[in-house]
Amino acid sequence: MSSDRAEIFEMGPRDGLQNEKRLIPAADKIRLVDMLSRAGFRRIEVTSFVSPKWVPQMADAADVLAGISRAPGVSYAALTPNLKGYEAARAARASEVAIFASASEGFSRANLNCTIAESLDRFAPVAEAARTDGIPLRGYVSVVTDCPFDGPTPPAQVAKVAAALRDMGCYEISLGDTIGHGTPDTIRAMLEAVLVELPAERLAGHYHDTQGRALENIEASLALGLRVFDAAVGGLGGCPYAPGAAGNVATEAVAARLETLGFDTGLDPVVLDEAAGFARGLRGQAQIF
Ligand SMILES: CC(C)(COP(=O)([O-])OP(=O)([O-])OC[C@H]1O[C@@H](n2cnc3c(N)ncnc32)[C@H](O)[C@@H]1OP(=O)([O-])[O-])[C@@H](O)C(=O)NCCC(=O)NCCSC(=O)C[C@@](C)(O)CC(=O)[O-]
Repeated sequence: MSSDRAEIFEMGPRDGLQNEKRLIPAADKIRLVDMLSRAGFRRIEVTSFVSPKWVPQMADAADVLAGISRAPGVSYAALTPNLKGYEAARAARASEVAIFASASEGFSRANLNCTIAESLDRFAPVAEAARTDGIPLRGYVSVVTDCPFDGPTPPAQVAKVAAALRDMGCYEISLGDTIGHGTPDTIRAMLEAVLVELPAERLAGHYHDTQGRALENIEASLALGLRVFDAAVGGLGGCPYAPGAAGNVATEAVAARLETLGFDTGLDPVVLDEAAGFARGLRGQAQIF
């Protein structure tokens, strides 16, 4: 049994809540982030600075970042699709920012209203500004195995976009199975292509659980050396621009599986449970209204 360390990058407040129909009060989001800080996460994606017309739920991004209690050593992340978003994130003191590209043209158009090449052009000044400001930059590649618009994604295309994000200075690339259609075989084929461009230490798995295979996909990724996985407490979420996408894999399920496999996540299971209950309650309310 291994006693390696594995990290969960908590996505609940952003990826988890962005898709909720009811506008969740900023105070509840702040309470959730504060619980997550107490649970022992080193990195929490708090919000996104995107167009409020596209994702109304994240319109309170600055209020949420202003309201949280920042624990020492915890990085509070925000998504930034363009320079406007980056400048707002910097003003709100996001600890790190993330740019997010797609491996397919169909999803790029749906999520960012532009081609992959145009999105990379928009990210370049964000990357440059982050470098100048000393703000760590993370990158996402979405639809790494399957796209709801274009069908199966060629692994080489994922590797190409991941390499472009690496070249812009992303310290880590998170590989998103946005609609949760990946299988251990398709995840492995995708990772083998990306690993030609980047070492496993610079990759993270971001798997949605639509078909209940996220934990198997994490195990396949562990076997190829990945040690960082994105997950959302309470299994919250889905992407508003990926029809049929269910939530991120639930953090508490990933933590339990990692512990069973002998990996230390550094998380407090009692506080994590409390946060998962609170998160599920937010979703429950969202379904009522
Ligand atoms: C990229 C745009 C803005 C292009 O959207 P657009 O409509 O093409 O852009 P625009 O430049 O024409 O701007 C439209 C309006 O939005 C404003 N605007 C423009 N930018 C910003 C900004 N940063 N912050 C606030 N406002 C902004 C801009 O000022 C303008 O306002 P108006 O003049 O009409 O009043 C839009 O497509 C967008 O916001 N997309 C984000 C969609 C999104 O957040 N999706 C979910 C996150 S990605 C995800 O979940 C996947 C991931 C990361 O988890 C991994 C995985 O699972 O695969």
